[in-house]
Amino acid sequence: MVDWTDAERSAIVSLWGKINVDEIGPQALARLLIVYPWTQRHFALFGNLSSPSAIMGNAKVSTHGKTVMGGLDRAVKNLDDIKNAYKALSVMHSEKLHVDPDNFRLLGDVATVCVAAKFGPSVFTPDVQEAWQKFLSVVVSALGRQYH
Ligand code: HEM
Repeated sequence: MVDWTDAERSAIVSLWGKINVDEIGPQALARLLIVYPWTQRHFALFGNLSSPSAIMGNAKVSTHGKTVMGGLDRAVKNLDDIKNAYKALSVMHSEKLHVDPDNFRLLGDVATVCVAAKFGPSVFTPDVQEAWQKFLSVVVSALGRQYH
């Protein structure tokens, strides 16, 4: 069970309310595939991933980026039980997709870069970053729980 302060809860909910999943999701997944190219192995069916511009222009990357980022909504809505909220997704990523759980952290990190670049220092203050990264580390841990 994770303890959240009221300030952390409101920082997460407020930042999430500003994030456009359809904008940040595609950016974050494209950045993951560019910066950490070994993650491309899971997306062999997505077509052309041969260069940064191909990745950024790939409609399947974009659509899946929205799906993955949209998946964070479930955690924001279940801050007190993120572990259970992600049980099925954790099983799926482990047993069916075989995604190395360290990649969850990498996706969280690139999403943070995208959010920081989008909102800048007036919105993405150190306090907000602290709450956001705590949130992501709980998400990453919950997604990794069904691995054994
Ligand atoms: C914050 C981390 C992540 C979240 C919240 C997340 C969420 C999701 C969601 C909601 C789906 C769709 C589930 C469904 O169709 O029922 C999905 C599918 C998938 N995810 Fe993740 N994911 C994360 C990280 C990753 C990472 C790091 C990778 C690989 C490097 C990955 C690879 C995949 C693949 C290959 C699929 C299936 C794609 C398809 O066949 O359509 N995910 N993920």
